[in-house]
Amino acid sequence: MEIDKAITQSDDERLKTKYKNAIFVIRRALALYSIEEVAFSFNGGKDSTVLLHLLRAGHYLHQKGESHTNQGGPIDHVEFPMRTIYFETASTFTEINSFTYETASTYGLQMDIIRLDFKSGLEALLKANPVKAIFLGVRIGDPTAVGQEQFSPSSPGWPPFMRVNPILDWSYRDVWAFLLTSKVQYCSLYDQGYTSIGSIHDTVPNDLLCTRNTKDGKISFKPAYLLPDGRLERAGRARKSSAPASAKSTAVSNGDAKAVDINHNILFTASVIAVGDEFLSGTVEDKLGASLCKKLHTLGWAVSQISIVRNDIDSVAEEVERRKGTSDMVFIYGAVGPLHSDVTVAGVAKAFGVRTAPDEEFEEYLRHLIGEKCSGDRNEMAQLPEGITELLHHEKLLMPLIKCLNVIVLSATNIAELDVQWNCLIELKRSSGLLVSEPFASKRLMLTVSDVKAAQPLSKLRLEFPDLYIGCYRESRDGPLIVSLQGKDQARTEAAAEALRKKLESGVLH
Ligand SMILES: Cc1cc2nc3c(=O)[nH]c(=O)nc-3n(C[C@H](O)[C@H](O)[C@H](O)COP(=O)(O)O)c2cc1C
Ligand SMILES: Nc1ncnc2c1ncn2[C@@H]1O[C@H](COP(=O)(O)OP(=O)(O)OP(=O)(O)O)[C@@H](O)[C@H]1O
Ligand SMILES: [Mg+2]
Repeated sequence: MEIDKAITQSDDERLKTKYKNAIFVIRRALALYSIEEVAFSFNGGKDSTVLLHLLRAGHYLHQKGESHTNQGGPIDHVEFPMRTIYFETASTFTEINSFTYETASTYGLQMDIIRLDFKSGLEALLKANPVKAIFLGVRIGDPTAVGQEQFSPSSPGWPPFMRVNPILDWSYRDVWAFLLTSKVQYCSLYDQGYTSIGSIHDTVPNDLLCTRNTKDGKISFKPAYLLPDGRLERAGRARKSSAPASAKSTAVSNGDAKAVDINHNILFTASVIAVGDEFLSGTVEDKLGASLCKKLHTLGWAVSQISIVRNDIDSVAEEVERRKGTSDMVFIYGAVGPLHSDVTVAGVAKAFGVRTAPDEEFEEYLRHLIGEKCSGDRNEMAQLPEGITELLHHEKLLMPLIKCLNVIVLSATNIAELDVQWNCLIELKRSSGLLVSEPFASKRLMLTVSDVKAAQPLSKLRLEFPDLYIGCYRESRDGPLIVSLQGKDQARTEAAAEALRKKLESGVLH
């Protein structure tokens, strides 16, 4: 079976693990339901294309397994007899429509074309057929995935069936790793900058893949698999009617409006959370927080919050929950390990509303590091948040770093270890999500005036330069007032410095 061969022979260990787990879910469903009782919801999108090939492989392996036990010999080829449902609407892209029909013909899919809304269509389907379970290409980052598991009954008010989501825990990167490794056809729109496809009314190519030809100035879009940050796959959704593709702002997957400059640099924000009673009692000074702020600032990221919480699952969960929604990225450190006080990973899981479960890949690393004492059930360290965890590997790291959607768990305990982990994250920018943004242009000015005298000119400056961050501090009560101007445009910080000079008496600003 070509898909099974391509993936199992690849050297992408992460992809192999994802594939193995998805096949397990499919085979489990095929053991629970007869082939007449299952259906595959296919719409020509990238996720459902992945699912199609997983189902073909899963069905083949299931049949092969059965034929070994039941008939005593392997079978080389099996048809794919699963009922396939496609909800076709007038607002479907023609490319999606033709790809869906062509794929159905290539793989001999028995397609039911439904021209009703999802709910009515499913009611009609279930009335006419004994369908009990439907396979969907829903992934954890999709808005519709909230609260779903790999097997989730349909919602209250919907006709009764089991939703089976074999690729629920797959990331955007996993989807493309699968499609490219198995070399299967996918809809041509993904080669034209579309990264997630809805209707023709709400979908445009993703701005983050836009490039301008330096010779003729023409704009074009790179293929979807080159999107550096999978969290932004829906940035091309829900914008068509309101703004053109080259608009200055776009939406990220969490629905926030994000500022984007002319070079398509998003202004990223981060939060930093330290976990440790020892920081709160003053026994130990937290040095990592300050270092992280400096590192993030150098990358052009704005740090919106740094907090310290107790070694307590609920304290961690509350803080992560608050920060993950308001920041592009959350960095958390401290309390990582097997001790009773090491609550960070469990707190992150609780913040996302998922349980922790043994992670085979992580366990393998632990086994190499601490030997056979590390067994799945006993080792708390191998229990990671289920369905949302991505392991970030780097040759310089003894253990991969844990990333749960937009939360990165750092295991560093001192600055030297932090430096190593940080450099790895930067090198892994695609998967870590730690993208380099336009650097900040900063200017520090010294004012030898009282705060009272500086207050009015600085207030005026703030109104004239709302795009800059204007901060003031003193290193001593008698010393100068230090004004810090920061923005993404060097010329603007220079102009603000000049404007402030003009507002003050001569000789006051240095
Ligand atoms: C086969 C199938 C089953 C679905 N079951 C449910 C369900 O149980 N509950 C629900 O709220 N939505 C259900 N939906 C609707 C989806 O959650 C979602 O609204 C739809 O896929 C549109 O996604 P989009 O807005 O990203 O295009 C189902 C859709 C399909 C195709
Ligand atoms: N019109 C449809 N007909 C049949 N199934 C659908 C339809 N729309 C959505 N689905 C099901 O819901 C899943 C999730 O849809 P979603 O749009 O998130 O993914 P996709 O279309 O496969 O990929 P993309 O994110 O690139 O659009 C699909 O994989 C498919 O199983
Ligand atoms: Mg889609």
